Amino acid sequence: MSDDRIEVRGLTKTYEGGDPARPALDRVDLDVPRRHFVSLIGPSGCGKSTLLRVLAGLERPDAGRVAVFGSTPERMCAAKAVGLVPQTPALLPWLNVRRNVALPSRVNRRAGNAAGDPDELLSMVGLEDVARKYPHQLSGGMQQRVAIARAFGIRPDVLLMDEPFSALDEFTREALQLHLLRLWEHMSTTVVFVTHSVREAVTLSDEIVVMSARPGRVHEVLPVDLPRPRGSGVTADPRLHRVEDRVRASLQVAWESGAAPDDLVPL
Ligand SMILES: Nc1ncnc2c1ncn2[C@@H]1O[C@H](COP(=O)(O)OP(=O)(O)OP(=O)(O)O)[C@@H](O)[C@H]1O
Repeated sequence: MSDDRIEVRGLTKTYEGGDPARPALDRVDLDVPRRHFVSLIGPSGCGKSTLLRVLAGLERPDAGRVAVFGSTPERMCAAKAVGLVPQTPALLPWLNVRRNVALPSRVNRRAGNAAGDPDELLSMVGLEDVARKYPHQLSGGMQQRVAIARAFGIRPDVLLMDEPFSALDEFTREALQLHLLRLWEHMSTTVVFVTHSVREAVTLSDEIVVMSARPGRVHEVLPVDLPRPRGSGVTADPRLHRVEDRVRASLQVAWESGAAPDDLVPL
């Protein structure tokens, strides 16, 4: 077990009542080096969220081994070393923005680890002006920025993000990607990010894990050789388009390999 990476070996998981011949995850191997930004992409039902939940210690695998920097997911979670950002921001409606960001840092304070300054975190996501407002006074995109600032507040070693921008319009989504990149570059957290957007995966990641479904497997891991730091200009970089093309081609093969006969519509 290495303390400089997340290591997944032979991970198999079938949910109760699920078909054992088609596990949600089937012998998945994965390496995420410390401080890398890795995205999981693949057809619906290929097990992306299940993999995140296993890494978060919320689901137990049937077989295989998972080590997060040399420890178990459960121990990492108990040590407040893992943060999880869901699709919809779960902010407390009775607390203002600043208190929402500050709360987990106080409640989940990690031994020997200074919590992030809520004002600094808010300014990194461009929300210093709304610190005293309440969640219902913010747009969906602003609420998700608060949730991301809050997640970085406990300074987790690993941040697991499950389609955090999927409910947002494209413009807001791109702005949030840049805010996320800024926070990640500043905090050097290891991020595992689930998305359905090829552009988003390429913009953010060091590596993209393409998964296939029925059963859920790692189809291919593609490196993203774009320089960092990445700003708004990254979308004009021709290298980005080349990586996008590679990811799309890989997804096509992954989709075809996992498609049920009913999914294949004759042209
Ligand atoms: N709690 C559960 N109980 C039973 N089956 C489940 C449960 N959660 C997920 N599954 C099944 O496990 C498989 C993988 O689901 P999972 O949500 O991990 O996929 P996903 O890749 O995240 O999908 P999506 O892209 O649609 O969010 C699917 O077949 C799903 O129906």
